[in-house]
Amino acid sequence: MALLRADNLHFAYQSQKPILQSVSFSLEEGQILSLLGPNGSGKSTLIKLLLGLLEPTEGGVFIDEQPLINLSHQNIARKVAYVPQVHHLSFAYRVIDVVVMGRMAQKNFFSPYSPADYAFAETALDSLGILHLSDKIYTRISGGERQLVLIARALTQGANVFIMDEPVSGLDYGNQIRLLESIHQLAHTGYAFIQSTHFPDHALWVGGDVLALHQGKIIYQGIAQQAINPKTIKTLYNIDVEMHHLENGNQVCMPRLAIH
Ligand SMILES: Nc1ncnc2c1ncn2[C@@H]1O[C@H](COP(=O)(O)OP(=O)(O)OP(=O)(O)O)[C@@H](O)[C@H]1O
Repeated sequence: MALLRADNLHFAYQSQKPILQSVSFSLEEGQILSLLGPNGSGKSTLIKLLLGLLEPTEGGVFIDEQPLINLSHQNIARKVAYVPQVHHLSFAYRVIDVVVMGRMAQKNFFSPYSPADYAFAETALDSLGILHLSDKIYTRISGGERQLVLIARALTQGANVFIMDEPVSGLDYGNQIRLLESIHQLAHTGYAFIQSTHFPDHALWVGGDVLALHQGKIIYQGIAQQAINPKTIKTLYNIDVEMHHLENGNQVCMPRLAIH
């Protein structure tokens, strides 16, 4: 059974031109789906539809085969977690206090966090190898560490589908790679991911599938190793690339630079 399914989604803001047309896909346990597409192709809009923040003009989103429109925000949060880009909280919370906020999805609004909630938060931090940050102040840790803390908060939420809008943006090269590795490892334990990205190589590195959007329509859908090819990249970004096959079986996408 699909954890998350989009069925023939169409969307337009107010009465404007269509932004998304006939978008369908399903996301299974352990699957990573990378959304690729140029600026304005509809990636963020699709993410908002998947989170129930916008309603499709046609078609529907299903979580565990239940229509999303029939679910409360809390019930959606128990299944699907949105991991925002690294942001700055105004208050100097400890990392553990940021992570335990994920338990809100499982509680009545006014009940305080219990020792069991804190245990959930510690387990999530531990699974990402950042338990040592527990007592640090969130605003004083690095961007890469903050992004991992936000993933830990999503784990604490109890969701098994994570949706991330350009998760590596703002991270340095090392933290980008470490974050992609964390996504890859969590997918191996059964979590499913949707990430939008501006980097075709990132879709290749995490593996899984690609959904390529161009002017609101899917132009290619399939496994990353096949989806990312010179033709798709040319259609999406009007850039010529060549694919290089590495000895370990991986591929990299190299632009044909006009400078030498
Ligand atoms: N609130 C809004 N009202 C009207 N039009 C909008 C609104 N938000 C986005 N759009 C338009 O919808 C289209 C798709 O935008 P969207 O943000 O989904 O694209 P995107 O692929 O996420 O872009 P980017 O890569 O630049 O973040 C764009 O033409 C954009 O101008």
